[in-house]
Amino acid sequence: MSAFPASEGWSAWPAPAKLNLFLRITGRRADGYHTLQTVFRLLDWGDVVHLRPRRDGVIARVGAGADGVAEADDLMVRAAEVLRNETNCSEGVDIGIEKNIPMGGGFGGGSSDAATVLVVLDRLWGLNLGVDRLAALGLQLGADVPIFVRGHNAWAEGVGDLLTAIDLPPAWYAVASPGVHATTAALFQAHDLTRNAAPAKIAGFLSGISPSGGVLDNAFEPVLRRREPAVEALFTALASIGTPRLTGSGSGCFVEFADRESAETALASLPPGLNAWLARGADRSPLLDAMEVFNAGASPSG
Ligand SMILES: C[C@](O)(CO)[C@H](O)COP(=O)(O)OP(=O)(O)OC[C@H]1O[C@@H](n2ccc(N)nc2=O)[C@H](O)[C@@H]1O
Ligand SMILES: Nc1ncnc2c1ncn2[C@@H]1O[C@H](COP(=O)(O)OP(=O)(O)OP(=O)(O)O)[C@@H](O)[C@H]1O
Repeated sequence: MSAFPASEGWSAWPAPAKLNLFLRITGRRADGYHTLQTVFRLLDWGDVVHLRPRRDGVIARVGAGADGVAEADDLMVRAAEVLRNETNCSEGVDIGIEKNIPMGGGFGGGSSDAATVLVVLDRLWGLNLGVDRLAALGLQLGADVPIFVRGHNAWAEGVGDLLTAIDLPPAWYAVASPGVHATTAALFQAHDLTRNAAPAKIAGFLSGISPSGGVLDNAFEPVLRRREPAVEALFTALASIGTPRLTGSGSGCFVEFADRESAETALASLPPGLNAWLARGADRSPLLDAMEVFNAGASPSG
C-alpha cells in the first residue's frame, strides 16, 4: 500500500527529470552567476511528489525526504513557504516524496520537486498566480526551477532563466549515473572551466548541428572527467553504444537514440553492474498532463 494513500487525502504528482542536451558558458556576471546556453529536454521519468492540504497553516514534510536533506532545507518545503509568503495565505500542506532521481546528478531532481509543489499548490490552495509569477518565484529557489514550472522543452539563455519553448524530435535515452555527487556551485568555480564560449545560435541547434561534432557540447564534461575517475570510466563504458554526453553540471550521463528498441538493445549490451536505465524524452512535462486531468475534474490517485 502507498505510504500516502488517497483514502487519507493524499494526491500524487509527477516531478520529471531533465537532460541538458548541450551546455556552454558564455560569460560571468558581476554577481558571480554565469551566463549560459543550453537546451532542456524533459523526461517521462522522475520523482513522485505527494501532497495533502491542511487547514491549520502548517507546512510539514511527511516520511523520509531526499537522503540527507533536512526538512527546513528541502526545496519542496521552501517552495510551499515561498508561495505562502508571497500571497499571505494561511493554508498548510503535508508533503511526501518518492525519490527516484539521483541527487547531484544534473537531472534537476530537487528543482523539479520544488516546481511541482509550486504548480500544484497554486491550484490546491486556490491562488491562481499563473505560470509567469510561479516561474519568477521558482527562480528564487534555483536556476532550474522555471523550466519545470513552465513544462516545455526549451532553449535557455541568460543564467538559464530566459526560456524559448521548442519542439524536439521523439527520442529515447540510455541514462546513467556514476554515483558521484557533483556540486553545482563548486563546478561553476572550477579554474579549468571554459566560460568564454562563443554564443551558439538557436537555429544552428534546431537544424541539427551535432553535439558529437564538438560544436554543442557540455562545458562541465572535461572538468568532471578530469576530476572524477568514475565519470571518466562511465564515459568509456557508454562510448561502446554511442556518443555519451553529460547533463547539467553532472555527474549523470546519457546517450540518445531515435527509438525505444535501439535504446533497449544498447542498454542490454552494457557491462553488468553499470547503473544505467531507459528513459523516454517527453514532448512536454508529465506534470502539465496531470494538471490537465485534475482540472478536468479527476484527481490523480494517491
Ligand atoms: C547547471 C544547471 O543545472 C543547468 O541546467 C543549472 O544552471 C544549475 O541550476 P541549479 O542547480 O538550480 O543551481 P542554483 O541552485 O541556482 O545555483 C547553484 C550555484 O551555481 C552557480 N551558478 C548557477 C547557475 C548559473 N547560471 N551560474 C552560476 O554560477 C552559483 O554559484 C549558484 O550559487
Ligand atoms: N527535494 C529535494 N530533492 C533533492 N535534493 C534536494 C531537495 N531539496 C533540497 N535539495 C538539495 O539540492 C541539492 C541538489 O540536488 P538535485 O537533485 O537537484 O541536483 P542536480 O540534479 O545536480 O541539480 P541541477 O541539475 O539542478 O544542478 C541536493 O544535494 C540537496 O542538498
